[in-house]
Amino acid sequence: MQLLTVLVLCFALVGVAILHFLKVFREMNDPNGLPGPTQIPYIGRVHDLPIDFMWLKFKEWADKYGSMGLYRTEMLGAKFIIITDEKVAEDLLIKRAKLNSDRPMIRSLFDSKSTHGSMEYLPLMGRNQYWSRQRRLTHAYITDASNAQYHGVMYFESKRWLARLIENPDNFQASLEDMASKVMCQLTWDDPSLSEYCTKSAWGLLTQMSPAGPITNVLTPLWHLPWILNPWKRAERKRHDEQQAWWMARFLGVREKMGRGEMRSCWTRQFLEKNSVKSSISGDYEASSVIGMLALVGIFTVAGPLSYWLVSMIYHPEWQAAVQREIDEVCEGRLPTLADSPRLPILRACIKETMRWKPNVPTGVAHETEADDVYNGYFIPKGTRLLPLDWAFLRNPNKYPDPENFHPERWLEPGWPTYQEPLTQFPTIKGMSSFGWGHRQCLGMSLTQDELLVACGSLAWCFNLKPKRDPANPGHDFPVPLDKSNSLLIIKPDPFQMAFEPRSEARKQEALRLWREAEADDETKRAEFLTAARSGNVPKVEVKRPGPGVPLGVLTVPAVSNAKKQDVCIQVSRVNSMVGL
Ligand code: HEM
Repeated sequence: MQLLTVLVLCFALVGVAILHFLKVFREMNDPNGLPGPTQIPYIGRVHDLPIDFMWLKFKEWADKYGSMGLYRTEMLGAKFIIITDEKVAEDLLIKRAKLNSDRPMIRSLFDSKSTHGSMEYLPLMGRNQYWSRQRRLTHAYITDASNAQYHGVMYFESKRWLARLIENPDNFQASLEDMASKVMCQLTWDDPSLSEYCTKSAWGLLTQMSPAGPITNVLTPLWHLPWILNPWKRAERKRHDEQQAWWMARFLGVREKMGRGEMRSCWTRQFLEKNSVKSSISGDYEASSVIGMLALVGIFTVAGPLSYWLVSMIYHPEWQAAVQREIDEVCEGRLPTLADSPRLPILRACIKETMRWKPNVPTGVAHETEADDVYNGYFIPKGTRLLPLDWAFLRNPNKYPDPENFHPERWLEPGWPTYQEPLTQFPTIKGMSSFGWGHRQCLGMSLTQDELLVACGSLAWCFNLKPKRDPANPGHDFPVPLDKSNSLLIIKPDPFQMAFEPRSEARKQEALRLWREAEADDETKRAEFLTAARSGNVPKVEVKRPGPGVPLGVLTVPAVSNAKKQDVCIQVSRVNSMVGL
């Protein structure tokens, strides 16, 4: 071929490529479409959307392009609509919930949506049969009606936490998460000693599912590298299998204990007693997953606001004093309980304002559209991710004047747009935008509200929360940063130092005494239960066997619906060997 021909061909190819690029550019930046930052063909805005503190960049764009309460952007072909106004979130995620309640796939998890029947992660599932039956079951376990059962667990764990803070205050971040984890392990398996592993496991999943986690969540094509060259997939296989095996070992352990009549009340027992027959849960694998996921989801979600409570109180000693005064007046020296809640509006206002000021799921959780739609004249294609940007909702100056600052009075004084009466009931965190929207709204609102009231109230009763003196720098305190956190889907402040000063020696001794008493009482009750069970004095519970003649410790796993079995689900034989069967 002559040089001239080659040159002409090259020019033609480059010309075609440029024309194609311009065509895609025009389509992506259609002046009649939704506003948003200028999109670059194929990559969208992946080049300038930081993985860290992503919500701040989304908010920056919201201030520029979000005058209608939403704007569009793209990342490596994935279409996003960022919702920045609560009214638009209501329209799209509540009024049009039927269209907009699916979830986007998370690349670095196997079958995160349970499209292929893995049935593992309720909050991440697509809007499918597994999600709907698991949501129904989970809802039944944590509705108000069953709350009465778990209040005792919260009081118990708060007392343990106060004692741990007195004895080892510097370890407060770990003991705070451990408290939240112990509450969930106790409720789920009647065993708070499982908390350490459960927290580790929750952290593993949280990291794996977050854009700031493995790089394969952002550079998704890397996930498809062959197994041998793919460290991300191999690591996830290990994490996933261990987590599932652990959940199943817990589940089977409860069933075996029930068979011996030695299992006290907990959600797993409740399931095996009642729901394994009545609900449409397919078998042990699904049951252990839905119950295990429930335990896991209540750890970092609650630990986040609790950590930020410490920050709020350190920065606002005047509000800390107001909370303490309120508790002292209402409770007359004893620890606050949930029955005191109607008379503790200042405590509730400070908790709610902490969650507004420092939301712990600042980006919100994405929904995905299931069909093409038109909203206010704008076309929204099927498969678009709708991100309800909580950071923007909670910084709306019309609803929250002076949004960057901590103002609990916005919930307590007439004249503020958010003020609501009666103060015996309001403020309440239930229904906050932070808990999401429509059919996917969080199922843990009551549990969170109760746990925060008990834990924050107990802290105020026992301690003055203060900055800590820096011995290396006399006259100075260790800094408590306001804006340093991780960037996972559920965030928490970076490690910092602070002081937990008991309000008096008498209060300190009282807190230690209360814990000793509670611990001894718990040990006695557990021992009495076992003695009664072993002597045949506890009525035996009818335990449904996994199949006729199948021992209670054997696992049943339904057939996985799709050929992608290997990628989707853990193999039964491997599970059985992992749980030692
Ligand atoms: C401050 C604490 C919490 C916050 C901020 C929070 C936030 C959220 C958000 C944003 C969603 C997604 C909503 C949506 O897609 O529109 C969600 C879902 C969910 N939350 Fe929470 N949550 C908290 C505590 C809890 C607790 C303590 C539990 C249970 C023990 C829980 C259980 C769930 C479940 C099961 C879902 C999945 C619902 C579904 O996909 O249908 N959450 N939560």
